[in-house]
Amino acid sequence: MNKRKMRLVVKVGSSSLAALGGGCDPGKMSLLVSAVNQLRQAGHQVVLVSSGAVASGFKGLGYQQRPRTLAAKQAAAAIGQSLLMQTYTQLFGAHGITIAQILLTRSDFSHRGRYQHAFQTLSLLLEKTVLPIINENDTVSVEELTFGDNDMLGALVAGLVHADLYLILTDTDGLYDKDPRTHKDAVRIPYLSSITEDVEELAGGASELGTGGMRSKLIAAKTAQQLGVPSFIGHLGEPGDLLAVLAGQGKGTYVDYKAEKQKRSLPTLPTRKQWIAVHSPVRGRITVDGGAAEAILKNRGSLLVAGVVDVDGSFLQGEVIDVFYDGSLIGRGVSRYDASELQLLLSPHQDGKPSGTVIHRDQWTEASFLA
Ligand SMILES: Nc1ncnc2c1ncn2[C@@H]1O[C@H](COP(=O)(O)OP(=O)(O)O)[C@@H](O)[C@H]1O
Ligand SMILES: N[C@@H](CCC(=O)OP(=O)(O)O)C(=O)O
Repeated sequence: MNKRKMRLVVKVGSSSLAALGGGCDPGKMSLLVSAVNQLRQAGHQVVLVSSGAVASGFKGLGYQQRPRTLAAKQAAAAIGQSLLMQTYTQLFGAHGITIAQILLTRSDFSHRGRYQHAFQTLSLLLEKTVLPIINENDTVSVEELTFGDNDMLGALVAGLVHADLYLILTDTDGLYDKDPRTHKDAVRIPYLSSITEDVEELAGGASELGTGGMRSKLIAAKTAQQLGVPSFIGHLGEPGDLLAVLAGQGKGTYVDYKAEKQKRSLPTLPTRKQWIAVHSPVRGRITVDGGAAEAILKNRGSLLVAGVVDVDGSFLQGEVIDVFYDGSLIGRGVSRYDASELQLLLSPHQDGKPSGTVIHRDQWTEASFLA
């Protein structure tokens, strides 16, 4: 049995929280609450990423089924989110657990200041043993509702809090070689070392209540892995199932997680580097020569102005730029110069070799980590 105290992000989909005809399903939610309580009792820290706002709220708008228009989904989410939190408050309260609601959008991750605030808030809540419950801020997020991004939101949160494991709970016990709803002979895939394009091809569409289907879970697991977090995709049938997952006995699909090793193959990327790798808006690009590429890739140095051979875009000091060598992207980092300043330094009229650092090593992330 795995004894290590872990930090876990648990993402639960609409199908695992709402009744088929809409509204919260207290039975399904009680099961989740008991399972999370068991994890906490065993000493693990948990962040819950919960969908279900639209599915819980559409009945309140007078709809018989999940609405299709964006405005109706957003209005349904506004109703359902408060119902969800009311139910969670009661159910977790019965176990003496204080909960906190956090609503995020994708753009909160690309804004460095907001990203840092989210990190600080989550860190303090966890330190105080509060259970953070995160959902998209549906009223203002368009893409999330269209692309089923809560799976991705959970992956980004898992990276942000440096989770040891990302658990994606759904109505199906893992990835099958074809959609098990439509193929009786589908076979479950218990372990994947990585998510390749062939693996993505296996996944089909969403359930009646859900959004992204298995495909969005695989893409999310791939991003989590990039950030250094292994994943599990499966179904919650009994309260003890989540503890079984940690011990490597979960019924589902593990991605890059070996319980007996009790560790991931990659360390999580530092928060600052995650922001550069996955969330930052890229404002321009520079091309460097062989010496500069070797300095930053092999010798763990910084990137100096002297190695820059070309500048593209109109980025400002402090903005993120891509770095190319020999036609290939080698990494991304925060520029210490405006593009116009760099252009000037590289001009042939410049006396002597320019000096100075364009990208400091601490503000740099290699291409293998980029989304
Ligand atoms: N290859 C596959 N393996 C497993 N499930 C699949 C596969 N292809 C499609 N699915 C479907 O994905 C659905 C889960 O996705 P979704 O409805 O978005 O869930 P949630 O609401 O839990 O996020 C399942 O109901 C399942 O039928
Ligand atoms: N924010 C939306 C999430 C939509 C979504 O991603 O749903 P799911 O596929 O069930 O995880 C909601 O709460 O309904």
